[in-house]
Amino acid sequence: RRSRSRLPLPPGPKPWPFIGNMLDMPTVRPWEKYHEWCETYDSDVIFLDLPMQPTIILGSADAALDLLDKRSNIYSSKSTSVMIDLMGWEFNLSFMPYTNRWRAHRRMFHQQFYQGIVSKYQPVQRQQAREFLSWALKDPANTRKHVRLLITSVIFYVTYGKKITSIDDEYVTLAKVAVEALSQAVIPGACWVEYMPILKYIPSWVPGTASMKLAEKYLPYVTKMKDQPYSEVKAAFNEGSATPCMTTSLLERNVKKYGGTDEEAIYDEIAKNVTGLAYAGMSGRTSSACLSFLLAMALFPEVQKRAQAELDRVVGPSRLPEYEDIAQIPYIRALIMETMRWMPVIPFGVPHAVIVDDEYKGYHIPKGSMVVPNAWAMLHNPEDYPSPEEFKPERFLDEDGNIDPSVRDPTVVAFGFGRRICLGRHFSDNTLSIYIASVLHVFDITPGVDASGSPIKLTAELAGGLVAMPRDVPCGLRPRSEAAAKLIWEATGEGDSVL
Ligand code: HEM
Repeated sequence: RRSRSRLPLPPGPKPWPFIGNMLDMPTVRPWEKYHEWCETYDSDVIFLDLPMQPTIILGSADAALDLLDKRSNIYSSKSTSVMIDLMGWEFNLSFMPYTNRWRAHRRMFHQQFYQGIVSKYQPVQRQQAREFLSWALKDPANTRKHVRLLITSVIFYVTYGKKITSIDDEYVTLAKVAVEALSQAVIPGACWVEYMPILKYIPSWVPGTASMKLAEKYLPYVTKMKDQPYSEVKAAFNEGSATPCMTTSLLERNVKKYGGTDEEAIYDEIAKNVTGLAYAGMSGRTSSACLSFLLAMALFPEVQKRAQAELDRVVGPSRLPEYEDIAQIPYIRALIMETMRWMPVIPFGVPHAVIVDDEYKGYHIPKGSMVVPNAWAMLHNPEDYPSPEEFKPERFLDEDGNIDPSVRDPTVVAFGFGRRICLGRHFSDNTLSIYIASVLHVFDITPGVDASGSPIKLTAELAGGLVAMPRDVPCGLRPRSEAAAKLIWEATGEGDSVL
């Protein structure tokens, strides 16, 4: 595929005949290689020649905002993906091209998650954060599992009105398994079937068709995760016995607006997709941020001490934090911002696609290019964030201890760009903030000890695909005092009155 423009393509590694840069594509921590290319070619726009899929890497926040935000009229599409379709994830609106189907899904999702409405979910988020405290108090060795249970139980209750109380619940496993495979499959260059769609017609038992086997294995999980909880609530709704929740409000709305028309089935399908995506598709993202926070606290104890001092000052020892308290503590806000920056949950963004030929910085950007914003590089740019490997919430505060608007807010990058910006950011922020404030208020977070009693050595390493997680997570959560432990027990006794 040669460019017909007179302008040069952006620089990048030299392609081979026929296969282009296919062999150059990194699949482990790809964001590091993307950054290395930007340094090698001294450019924040890199071109990769991949069969059927020209690819552009954006290495700076300015370039990403120039294209994906300011030119969002042409940069808001997504490339079609054979793997996403084969795995049954075609209902995931993050990967839908810029079409009316995407618009209808986005509109319905937005109606349930816009900034003005998400406060109605706060009682569930607050209560589940408190449940988390009791799980961590009883069993500090399994923080990773408790975080997964916390995040899944919050969204599952909000979406389907059902309480999940155990990590062994089928719906926790379904969400985890269905998302895991997607995260790996969408790394650019990870699945050759994207560049040679003919591979999808080769049976999966033929050696070399690993991605097809992956798709075959995960399709049933994805389908069940989307269909089963929705069908259960719909059946209860029809019998008049469903607990009010997002699904019932969508069902009511659809019956009222489209009941008896041809559109009823279409909107029923969209409601199923939206609830399935909210429940499973997105839960790993907030979990990742919750885990990074714990790791940062264990590695940077001075930050932990300062945040605890702020909580002691505003909340005091006799109760747990409320949302109103958090709004009064800029240091906690800065700590959340630093969590989103230090270990970006989606390190290479969710790639966009450009729908027409374009020009940027004197380079030709071919129509149809996949555009990958390297969020990790943007959030670790030392010009914006000096000593980027250090966890320093203070970087976001001015001399008076308030949020300094002159420092680039990392959420501008971490939640994506333009017309495709994350729809769950306000909801996720509410989960994260009450969790962070509650954990810090009652626990000292330390790395923990291994079986022989020696302190565990933690490293700040991010691993994974589209959604990345810290490789190490601390397991040394100790109550700060007897009074703190008592607060936890008292708070969890009230659980059933909220859920
Ligand atoms: C820390 C948590 C989260 C992070 C870092 C995050 C980040 C992102 C990013 C980077 C995108 C891609 C935007 C783009 O294409 O430029 C995205 C899209 C999206 N996110 Fe989130 N997200 C988080 C949590 C959530 C949650 C909890 C939900 C829902 C409950 C959610 C719903 C969505 C949806 C529906 C999209 C697709 C938007 C579209 O393509 O139109 N996200 N998110």
